[in-house]
Amino acid sequence: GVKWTYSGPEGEHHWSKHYPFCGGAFQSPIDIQRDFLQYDPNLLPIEIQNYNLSSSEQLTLGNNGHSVQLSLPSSMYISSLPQRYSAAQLHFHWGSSTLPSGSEHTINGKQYPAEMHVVHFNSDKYPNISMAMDKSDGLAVLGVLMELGEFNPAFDQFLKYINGIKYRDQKLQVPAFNIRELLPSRLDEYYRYDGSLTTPPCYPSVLWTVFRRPITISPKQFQTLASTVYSSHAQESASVPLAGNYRKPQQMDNRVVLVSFQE
Ligand SMILES: NS(=O)(=O)c1c(F)c(F)c(S(=O)(=O)CCO)c(N[C@H]2CCCc3ccccc32)c1F
Ligand SMILES: [Zn+2]
Repeated sequence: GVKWTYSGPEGEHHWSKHYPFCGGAFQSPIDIQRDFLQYDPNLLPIEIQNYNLSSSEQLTLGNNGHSVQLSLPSSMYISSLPQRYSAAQLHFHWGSSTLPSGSEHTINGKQYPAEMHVVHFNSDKYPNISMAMDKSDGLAVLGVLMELGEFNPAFDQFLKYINGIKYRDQKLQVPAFNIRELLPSRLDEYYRYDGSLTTPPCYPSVLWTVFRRPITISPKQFQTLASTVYSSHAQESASVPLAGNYRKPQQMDNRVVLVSFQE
């Protein structure tokens, strides 16, 4: 597809020139504001299956120039939605080492240092994510806000290999681990709304679940994530740091944010 970035002449305000959905409705991320929340007692706790991967399995850790991503087996899935949503990959959005503020979703205007997305596709209806990603019931993404605090051992299970994917299109195999440990303790408290991919092509195909509770990573872990990877290829003379890879909050367009908990 056409090149896009998070700043400059190919930045988010220009995406809609080549990716029309980016200028459309039902876009993500959003600012989750307490005044627009609607409690929904029918929102079931998120139930996931087979997230506890065996270390004998391997996952592909990659730098795709827009994010650091970890491939996930489709044996992992969300079982609490009307149809099965199987895992495809997880990736991150973060700020920079000088400005540790880079989450995509914000809560009452508060932006967190980083955010993790676990991307799933509707495997009951579609054979793979490519066929699912432009369908209104195609994707379900779990969003986890990330705060600076305690060291996160699960996060380190792949962070310790990040020097091997410093440059765009570099990838390597890492031992799998329990992906459940990357999620917050409470999977019953979350925000829910209909939105989109937060990168081009911005298809409005995502059922968003943003957990109420952030996870923590240590300042050093954040620094490693924010200062190790580049969006440029290894052989390019000008190295472009990969940082600030977050889209700004989008218009609500009469959407309601459902919430599974009461204050
Ligand atoms: N924030 S977000 O909307 O969740 C989100 C990203 F921000 C993001 F950068 C990616 S990407 O890393 O693939 C780079 C550009 O698409 C994705 N990819 C998804 C959707 C697109 C197709 C595809 C194919 C296989 C696996 C994952 C995906 C993404 F869904
Ligand atoms: Zn994302």
